[in-house]
Amino acid sequence: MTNSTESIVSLKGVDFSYAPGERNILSGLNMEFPRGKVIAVMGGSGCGKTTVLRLIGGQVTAQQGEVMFEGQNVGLMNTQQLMAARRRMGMLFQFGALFTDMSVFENVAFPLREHTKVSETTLRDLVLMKLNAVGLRGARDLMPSQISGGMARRVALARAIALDPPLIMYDEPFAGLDPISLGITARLIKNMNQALGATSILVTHDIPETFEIADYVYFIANGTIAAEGTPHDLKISTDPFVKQFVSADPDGPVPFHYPGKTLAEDFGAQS
Ligand SMILES: Nc1ncnc2c1ncn2[C@@H]1O[C@H](COP(=O)(O)OP(=O)(O)OP(=O)(O)O)[C@@H](O)[C@H]1O
Repeated sequence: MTNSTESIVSLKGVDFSYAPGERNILSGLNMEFPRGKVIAVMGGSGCGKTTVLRLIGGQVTAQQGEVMFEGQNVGLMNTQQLMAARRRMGMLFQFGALFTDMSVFENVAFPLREHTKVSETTLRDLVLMKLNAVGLRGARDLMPSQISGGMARRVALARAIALDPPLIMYDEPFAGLDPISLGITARLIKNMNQALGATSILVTHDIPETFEIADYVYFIANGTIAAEGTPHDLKISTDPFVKQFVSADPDGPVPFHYPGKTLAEDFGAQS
């Protein structure tokens, strides 16, 4: 995807490894996240999808290249700038845990109490508006132990958008959800993005739901972009890598077997 001036986030020539001298998790990675879009980051387990979110959030820093957020280099921000930038990023991490000792209402109120000085009346209105957006205004007084996993995910979403962030990052938002909750969550992510005029980055393995709501998809393999395009482009792609991913096929360029001895060596006839 091009047009970096329209992007809220862009990665340019990013090299990253978790420890000096270790293999690069990401090498020469270029990605654009245009404003207003839902962009999915997909790829095999351990390919570095979550690491991309950590680079954007400034939890880790690239050894080479630039990670830009709203025109500023995240890797060069001081602590104060980073804190300010993070307030503009809603993050919903894997199994986005709620505070178990707080009601649904207080969970959503938490970031507002932490980062703003709004009056209790305004706070109440803001929280109820966010809960209304995820269909859970009526559940405000329940405790996390009293709601289902799908509802908890929606509360976590309401909390992630409490400060109206222009960027929302989701790490495996569908993990562990039943098919109905999964469909509801997917539609909610799309609708939220539109209602807030935000940009959403989605790290996920769920092809059907993601292709339903994403405007653009990146596939990462071997530390770089192996394929990219709109869901439509990718569905009709003849690239063996894309076809293997889209059809969840165990046979293809991404091997099912971890490299090791051949079958014959392990089970072969012994003399
Ligand atoms: N804190 C860390 N220190 C060292 N290595 C790490 C660390 N976090 C992740 N890794 C390694 O970096 C690689 C990329 O991890 P990452 O979590 O970004 O992958 P992923 O694509 O999100 O995986 P999954 O889909 O399984 O969640 C993996 O090989 C992982 O083992």
